[in-house]
Amino acid sequence: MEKLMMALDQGTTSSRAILFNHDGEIIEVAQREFEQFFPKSGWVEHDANEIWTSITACMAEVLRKADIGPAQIAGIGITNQRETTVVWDRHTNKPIHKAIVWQSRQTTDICKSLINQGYQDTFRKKTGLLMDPYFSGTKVKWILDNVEGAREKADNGDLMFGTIDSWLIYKLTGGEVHVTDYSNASRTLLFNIHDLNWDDELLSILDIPKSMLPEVKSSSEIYGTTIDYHFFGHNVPIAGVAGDQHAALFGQACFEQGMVKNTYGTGCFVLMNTGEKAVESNHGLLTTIAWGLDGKVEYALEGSIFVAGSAVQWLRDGLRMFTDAKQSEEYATRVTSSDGVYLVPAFVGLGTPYWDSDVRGAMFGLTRATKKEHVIRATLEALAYQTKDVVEAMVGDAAIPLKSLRVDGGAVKNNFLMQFQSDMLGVNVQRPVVNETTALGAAYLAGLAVGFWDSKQQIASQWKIDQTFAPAMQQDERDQLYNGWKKAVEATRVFK
Ligand SMILES: Nc1ncnc2c1ncn2[C@@H]1O[C@H](COP(=O)(O)OP(=O)(O)O)[C@@H](O)[C@H]1O
Ligand SMILES: O=P(O)(O)OC[C@H](O)CO
Repeated sequence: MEKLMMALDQGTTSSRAILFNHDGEIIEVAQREFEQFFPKSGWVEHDANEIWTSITACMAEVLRKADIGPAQIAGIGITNQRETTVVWDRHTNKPIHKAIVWQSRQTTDICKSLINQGYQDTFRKKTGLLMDPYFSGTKVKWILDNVEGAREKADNGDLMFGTIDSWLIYKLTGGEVHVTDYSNASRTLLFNIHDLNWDDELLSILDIPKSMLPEVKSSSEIYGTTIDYHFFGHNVPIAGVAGDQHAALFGQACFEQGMVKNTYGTGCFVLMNTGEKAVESNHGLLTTIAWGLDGKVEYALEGSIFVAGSAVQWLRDGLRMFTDAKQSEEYATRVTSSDGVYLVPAFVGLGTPYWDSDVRGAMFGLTRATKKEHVIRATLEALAYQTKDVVEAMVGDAAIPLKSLRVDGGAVKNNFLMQFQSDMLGVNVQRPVVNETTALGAAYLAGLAVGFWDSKQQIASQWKIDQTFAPAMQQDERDQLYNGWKKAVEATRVFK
């Protein structure tokens, strides 16, 4: 009976369970979408219970589709949308509020007040992050300040906080285990990424009791086992955890210092492995823990682009320019250039390197000759320009030149985008055979802990290229196009 690893990939819009074999190949996938709640402008929430039931449904479905029993699962790896915050009652095991999602801007005022009180630098130095509503810390504070009775319960030690990984492990183990891993902890704004502890000073500034916090563990070890009734009578080890972008870096086998991956999904997340060195950024990048493994942590520099594939969705659903995201390639290649059109998709502000949450999207260079094809092409090009902005910042901070870019995520099927990305960066863009690198990374981390795989070297040898895109653009054309983008971003930022 061939054993398999199961990865649970709990993302922003859907949950997935994926089975992998020894060669790191996908055997079967099950996926469930769940509801997005937008209670006020800029707020985004999820129902943590619905997330939990979507995951259990996927676990059952993937076994059924693969026609295998739970005894064939050697271990479970979990990877998750990061920063999204759940607070639950330790006695009832029920969330006391909806999960506040990473995209949600509902703690903008808390962040502004902390910046005004001069705390920005304290948080940045200790956590590697910026004072932005994106991260978990101010979301926890918001729940304690706004949910009736929450503060008192928290002070009495009755509440628990977790990112989605913690919540799922807690549920899968029947409330036995309250843990997270270094990568997820490093996104909370509460964790000191240098001394690897929850930070008392930061907790006190945000007024969050330490008793709420999960224990922080490595990204690859056995945290507990599933209880019988959540896994069809089997106690399967939960053996790997990492935030989704960190798991993707691992699944892309970016194990050497200077290796970079970009995931093109709803947003784009570019991560560079910086090894055992926590590189401080001067260009608006985040310093984050890549993973904890083999008794040590490794760090990464991260650039977060909030709108990428969702701009393509906007063309599809908002402007109704096509019915399927993949048609964007066909339209973009019907013209030979975007003819001077630039789209700056700052629909929810701009992330790295600008961190400008008040700016909104804009389009430039329109003429009477502008066609839908130009707009579509300009939108795809914007994904590549935003990535170039991040990569330039990264190379500057890490003082390591970019050798190549490993890519994954839904939009990398778009060959036009991949070629333009390579042209813009002037390096090879490498698309691997297995595009589900996030789930694969979680499976690898769990598989290392249960002996399913032996080493990072073995994992690296399993990484295979589907297609390499080599730069074919002259430097002066590259410069001219990119300068136009820079001007468009500058002009967009003036208009707010
Ligand atoms: N062929 C394509 N060209 C451009 N964008 C695409 C294409 N296929 C999918 N996308 C975009 O990729 C995104 C989906 O990717 P996915 O990795 O599943 O995202 P997430 O994990 O963030 O939900 C969508 O925003 C969609 O618009
Ligand atoms: O769920 P995704 O793939 O959109 O990723 C979300 C990120 O982890 C947010 O930081």
